[in-house]
Amino acid sequence: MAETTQRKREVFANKNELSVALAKYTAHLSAKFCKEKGIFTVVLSGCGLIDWLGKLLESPYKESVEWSKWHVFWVDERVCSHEDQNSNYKLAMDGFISKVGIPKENIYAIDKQCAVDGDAERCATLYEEWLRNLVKEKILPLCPNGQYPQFDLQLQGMGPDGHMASLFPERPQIKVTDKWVTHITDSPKPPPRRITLTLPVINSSLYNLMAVCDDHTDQCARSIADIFKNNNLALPAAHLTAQVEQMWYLDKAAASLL
Ligand SMILES: O=C(O)[C@H](O)[C@@H](O)[C@H](O)[C@H](O)COP(=O)(O)O
Repeated sequence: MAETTQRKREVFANKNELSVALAKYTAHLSAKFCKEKGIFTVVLSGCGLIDWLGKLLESPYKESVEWSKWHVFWVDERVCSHEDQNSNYKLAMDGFISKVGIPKENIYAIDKQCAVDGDAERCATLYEEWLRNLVKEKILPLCPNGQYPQFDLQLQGMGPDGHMASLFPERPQIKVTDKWVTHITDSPKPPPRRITLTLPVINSSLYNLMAVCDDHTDQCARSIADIFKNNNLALPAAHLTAQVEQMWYLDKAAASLL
C-alpha cells in the first residue's frame, strides 16, 4: 500500500454538521473493518473531538455499531491520574466510552500508577511495550514496512498553533522515528507532561481524520491556511499522511482563510 500525502477536506457549516459527518465516517469504517477482520482499532485524541463524537451515541449508531469489536487507544495522553480532569482517558470515558459497550479489556489507557507518579518517560515506554504485545497477539498488525503498528482509524484534533497529538511546533518530538511512543515534559499547552504516538506511527494508520473547529479567534483558520496553501512543515499537523485516506473535516470558521 502506498503512502498517500493527498489532503482531502470537507467543510461544514457548523460543529453540529461536522459531528453528523464524523459519526457517519466512523460508523462506516467500523462496519467495514468489523466485517473484514472482526475488530476495529480506533485511536482518539482529547479535547473537542470527544464532544464532536457525540452523534455516535445517538440512533442509528448507538444500536448498530459493533462496539464489542472496538479497541480504543490514545494518540496522546496527559500524564496525570485517570481521575484527573486533565486526563484524555477520563474525558473519553465520561463523554463517550462509558455510554457504549466497548469491553473494558479493549481500552488501552496509559499505566495507572505511572501516570499518578508523573513519570512521563516510563509511561511512554510502557505504552509502547503494550502496543508491541498487541502486535504479538495479532490485535495490531505492523504496517507493510514492518516497523510501526497500524491502526484502522485515527481521529484527532489540531491545536491553534498547528500541533497534533502532543507533537508541538519547535519541539524535538516531531523528529522521533526510533520509537513508537515518546514523551514531553515541557508541553507549551498545559499540562506539561504528556506522552504521544510518534509521527511515523500516526502516519501508518490506514485512515487519519483530522477534525478542526475554530473558536473564532482565527488562530486555527490561520494554521489551516498555512498547511493547505503553503504546506508549512513548521506546523506538525502539516506532516499528517495516511496509508489509505487522510481526511480533514473543517467547520466554516476553520476554513475561512482558504
Ligand atoms: O491532549 C491534548 O491536548 C489533545 O489530545 C490535543 O492534541 C488536541 O487534540 C488538540 O490540542 C486539539 O484541541 P482542540 O480540539 O481543543 O482544538
